[in-house]
Amino acid sequence: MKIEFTKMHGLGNNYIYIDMFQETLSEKDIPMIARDVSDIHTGVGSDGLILITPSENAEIGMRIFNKDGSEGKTCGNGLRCVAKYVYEKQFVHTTHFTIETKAGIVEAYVELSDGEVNSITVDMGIPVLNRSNIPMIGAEQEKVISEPFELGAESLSLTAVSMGNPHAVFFVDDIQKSPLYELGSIISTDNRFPEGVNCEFIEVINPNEINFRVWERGSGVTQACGSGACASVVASILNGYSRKDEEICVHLTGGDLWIKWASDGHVWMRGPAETIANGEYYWSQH
Ligand SMILES: N[C@H](CCC[C@H](N)C(=O)O)C(=O)O
Repeated sequence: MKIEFTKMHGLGNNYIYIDMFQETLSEKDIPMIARDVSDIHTGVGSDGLILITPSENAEIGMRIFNKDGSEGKTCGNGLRCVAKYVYEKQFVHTTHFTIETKAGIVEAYVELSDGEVNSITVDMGIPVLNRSNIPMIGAEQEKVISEPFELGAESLSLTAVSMGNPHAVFFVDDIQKSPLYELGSIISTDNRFPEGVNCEFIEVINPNEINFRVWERGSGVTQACGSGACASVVASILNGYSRKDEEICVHLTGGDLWIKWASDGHVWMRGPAETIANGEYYWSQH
């Protein structure tokens, strides 16, 4: 089965994008296609699969599948790449439009320089902080802000934020010494998170600058995570390190994102999106 695809990345967080206005995939095959196409050895190689779809509630729809075939609900880097794709393909005719994800509808704003897409700003919506809606087991309406999180011999301090997808944020003194590789996978599948969790370690350099590393649910270590960067800025503000209504620069492995948690509750993310390649992927059911 031949599938046309475009490979794109946001700060190195790369996905295989399939235009579902042109392609037809069987719903039951999609998780396996995500696993297969993401494989660096036998597939194209990526952090996962993103489908660009029609939507009845917004101009465009987006679905994200992780490297392991699990479906996420939103994807910040993916949203910027989808916005670039649909603007350049003229699916939309303005620089401001809506994109529907499983986490809800977001507003995207394409910024041009000399007629080319230079950066994209996305209103990522309002973060969810109640434990039960992260989701995380425990008391219903409580927030999880710098809560002791025991993990074997480790005693961590957890702040949990959902951007429509779950994030466990931990503060470290030195990002180079974060236990990302030792603990990321364990935390991401800890049974205190019934749906798993994206796990971020952050070092607050100053109120307007954060170093960031991520172990993504379903994909492992990635170069960047847009929704994770948003969750990290929310966590920094909740813990009194940063302030609302200020643009905060998040230094991810793959580059910088600019994030603002506005006093109206909405979180804004601004950053780049790049097209790597177009191609044909030959997939066979197995
Ligand atoms: N890389 C994405 C997040 C993917 C989230 C996915 N790993 C999940 O299961 O929630 C981003 O830029 O926001």
